[in-house]
Amino acid sequence: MGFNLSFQDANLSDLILVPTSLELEPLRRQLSDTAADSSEAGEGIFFQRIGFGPIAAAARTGALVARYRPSRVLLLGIAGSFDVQRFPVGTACRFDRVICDGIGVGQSDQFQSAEDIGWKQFAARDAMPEVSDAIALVATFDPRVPCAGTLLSVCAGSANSQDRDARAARYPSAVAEDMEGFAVAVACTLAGVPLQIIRGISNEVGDREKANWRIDDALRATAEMAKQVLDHAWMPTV
Ligand SMILES: O=C(O)c1cccc(C(=O)CC[C@H]2O[C@@H](n3cnc4c(=O)[nH]cnc43)[C@H](O)[C@@H]2O)c1
Repeated sequence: MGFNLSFQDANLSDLILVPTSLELEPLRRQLSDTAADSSEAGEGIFFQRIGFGPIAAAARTGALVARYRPSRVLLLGIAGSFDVQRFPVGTACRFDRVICDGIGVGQSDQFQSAEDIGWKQFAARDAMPEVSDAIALVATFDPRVPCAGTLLSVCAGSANSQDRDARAARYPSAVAEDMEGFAVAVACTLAGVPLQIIRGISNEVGDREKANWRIDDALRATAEMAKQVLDHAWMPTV
């Protein structure tokens, strides 16, 4: 009787997660020379959609990682920049840390995070790792793909410059804002899977004028950066 490894049981090498179809289709096209299609089993890299916002992203990432057991996960997509002089619209950023807004008590400048009020988001016990308000990402040194710094994940994107300035003041280390990064990092931390995040800068945080957004350029830059990152081993920072 032959041994038949189904796709469901396959151990994948690289799993590429992308929030929405709007982002996934161009990224898949641009990375297609290095990527296997998600309908194929075996070695290679596979794309999966994880949905819009942190709830869908956490649930879907947890399920995908449990099912496919990838060696490493790469989250790709778009994000807003807090500082368009340093991180311009149309470029891409890799991050070495992800934090989140909105898990704790209170609103705006009254907000206190889980840790501020004495809670872990997930407390370590036995072999299970801790999840606190900040999660370190794989930040393998690569002079061609420097880390931009901290990504801030939110449930609702900043709607105007007041929202942007308030968030920038509360999270001065944040260079960009997305909606899924922290959720994916929680799922990968709990599963013990290395994660990198690359986001193309599609807009300035707080700018809802779609005519100013450069999603195509942001995704092109993301694909270029993703190729570099996928080409190399992910080593712990010394
Ligand atoms: O305002 C709208 O009508 C609108 C229409 C389409 C998309 C949006 C988004 O805000 C996209 C959110 C989506 O993309 C990521 N993203 C991109 N820029 C930002 C941002 O400045 N702040 C937060 N998230 C952003 C995010 O990860 C979502 O997946 C709005």
